Amino acid sequence: MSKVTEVSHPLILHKLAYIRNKETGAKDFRQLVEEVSMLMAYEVTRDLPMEEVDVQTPICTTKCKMLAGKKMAIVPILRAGLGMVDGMLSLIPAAKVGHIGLYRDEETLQPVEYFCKLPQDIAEREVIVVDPMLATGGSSADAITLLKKRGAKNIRLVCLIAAPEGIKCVTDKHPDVDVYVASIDEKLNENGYIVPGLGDAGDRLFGTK
Ligand SMILES: O=P(O)(O)OC[C@H]1O[C@H](OP(=O)(O)OP(=O)(O)O)[C@H](O)[C@@H]1O
Ligand SMILES: O=c1cc[nH]c(=O)[nH]1
Ligand SMILES: [Mg+2]
Repeated sequence: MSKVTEVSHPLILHKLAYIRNKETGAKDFRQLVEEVSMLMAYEVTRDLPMEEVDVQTPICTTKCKMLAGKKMAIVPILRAGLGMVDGMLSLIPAAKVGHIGLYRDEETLQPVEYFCKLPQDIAEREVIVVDPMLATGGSSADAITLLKKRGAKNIRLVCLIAAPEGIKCVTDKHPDVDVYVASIDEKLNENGYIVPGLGDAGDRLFGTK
C-alpha cells in the first residue's frame, strides 16, 4: 500500500501561498518552486539507508552515520517537472537526472508521451519522480509505468499540489509507490484543473500562454 505524506511544514505552506497567487510572476514563481522542492527533498529522503563510519575529529575518533551510498535518480515530467530539479539537486547533488516528456491532451485529459531519456542503470537507482501538479493522475501514473518498464523498482513521487482524484489514480495503479505532496487540494474542475490549485504550472514557470 502506498504511503501518502502531506508535508505541511510552515515554510512550505508560506511559500505555497505565494506560488498560488496569480499575481506572482514567472521569476518569483520559479524561485519559489525551487525552494519548496528543496524542502520536499528533505522529507522524501528521510528514510534513506545509513551506514556507520569512523571519523577522526580534532579531539578523538568517533562513530558517525553517513548515507549508505544508495544511487539516486531524479526524473522530472516535462515540462513543469523541470522547475523542481534544481531544488532537489541542491540537497541530492550526486543524483542522475532522467527526463520523461508527457503532455496532457486538453480535450481528453489523457497523457501523450513525447520524450524519454533515463540513466542507463535506472533499475539500480532509487527514483524520485517530480511534477508540481497531480491532477487526474494520468501523467504521473504513466511516467511511473514507463519507469517500471525500463526496470526501475524503487520509485517515489513528489508533487507540490495534488487533487484527491490524482492521488487515488496513482496509488491504485502503483501501490508500491509512496507519494509526497505539499498540499492535497479540494477537487478537479470541469476542465481537469486543480481547485484551488495554481493554474497551469508549466505556463507559469516558462511564461507561455
Ligand atoms: O495529473 P494529470 O491530469 O495528468 O495532469 C498533470 C499534468 O499536467 C501538467 O502538465 P502539462 O500537460 O500541462 O504539460 P506541461 O508541463 O508541458 O505544461 C502537469 O505538469 C502534469 O504533468
Ligand atoms: O491544475 C492543473 C492541472 C494540470 N496541470 C496543471 O499545470 N495544473
Ligand atoms: Mg502545462
